[in-house]
Amino acid sequence: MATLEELRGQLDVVDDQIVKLYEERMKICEQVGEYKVEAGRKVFDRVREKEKLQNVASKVSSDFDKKGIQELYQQLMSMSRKLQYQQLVKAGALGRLPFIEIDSLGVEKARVVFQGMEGAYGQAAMKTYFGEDCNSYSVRTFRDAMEAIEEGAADYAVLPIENSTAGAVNEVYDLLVEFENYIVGEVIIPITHTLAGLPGAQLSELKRVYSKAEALMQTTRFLEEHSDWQQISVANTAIAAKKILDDQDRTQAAVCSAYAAKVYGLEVLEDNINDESGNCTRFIIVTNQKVFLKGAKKISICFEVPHESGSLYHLLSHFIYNDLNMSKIESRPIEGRSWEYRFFVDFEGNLEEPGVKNALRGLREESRSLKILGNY
Ligand SMILES: C=C(O[C@@H]1C=C(C(=O)O)C=C[C@H]1O)C(=O)O
Repeated sequence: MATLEELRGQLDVVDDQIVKLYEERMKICEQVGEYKVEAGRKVFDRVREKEKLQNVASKVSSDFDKKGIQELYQQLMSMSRKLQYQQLVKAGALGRLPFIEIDSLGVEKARVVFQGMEGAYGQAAMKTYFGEDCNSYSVRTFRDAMEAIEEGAADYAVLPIENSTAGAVNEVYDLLVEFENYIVGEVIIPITHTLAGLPGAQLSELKRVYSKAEALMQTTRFLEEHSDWQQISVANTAIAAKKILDDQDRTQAAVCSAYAAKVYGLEVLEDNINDESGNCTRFIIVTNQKVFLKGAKKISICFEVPHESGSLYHLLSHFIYNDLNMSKIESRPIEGRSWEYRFFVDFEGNLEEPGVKNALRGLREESRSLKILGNY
């Protein structure tokens, strides 16, 4: 029997041949890339790759090897595509209308819309980003805010996208796909909920609490101590506070900010009732222009993946290969297509960087409906 050393010697000989052949294959792929740049052809040819996988599998005998050679070829062809995307990007073949780099958002003259009403957390986020005295107005729903931007009634909308305790604001994710609006900024603000009631109201007399569904979720622990209270969800925390004022019913209270309580003349019956201290919400700034600020360092995109095993894995390989750091991934069901999903990915980078361009080129070809939601 051969010694381990001898066997390793044999492997080295075979590997030298594989490495040489790999280089040879990639050189041919480079020529294919040149042809595609010239001819304006897409890099990814799904049919050709499928045939190739069947063909190589038919040339080995055991099932184990069939699976192995297919995995190997998937990787080889994936590297081949990545090389070709680089060639296309170098040749400036980016496709689609580009985003335009700008120096500033011109926030001084901007008209800004937020969802909710006076006292809403969205208003606090807006003031943090655009300043205390910005020219603003409010609308009832997230959709109304998106429409205002699309129509040009407002220059920017401020919308919540994610809370550190309750997670994603699903509706806003879906609206980002539906509307041709883009993210140009973000702001994170602390969310400290209080329980607010009519002046002089006692905890012991309460029967109902009103708030936004997310706020009720973020204060579950406190509310569970009062399980006899009926929880009613309304569009936002400021609406809840206003309702308490309007109804003049001492058995009702709202989960809202201390700011909203003050705006509507309520008394804080219990301060800071969050389950988690450090609860905060990330708001995005949205506009209808395809622009990004100079020096922007985060990109949000979304795409659909074909319903095949390994498809998400292969799409994410574009981030790894181009050294891009993914900071978030989220999925949402696709309307009308049960059990199929759209993925939302945030990653660090600027649209001007070559690695970002390469990755986007690959994702555009290999996923369905890639949309760049913004660079900010
Ligand atoms: C090399 C090509 O480009 C891509 C890579 C392939 C490969 O490496 O074999 C096959 C099909 C294409 O998706 C080609 O079109 O032939």
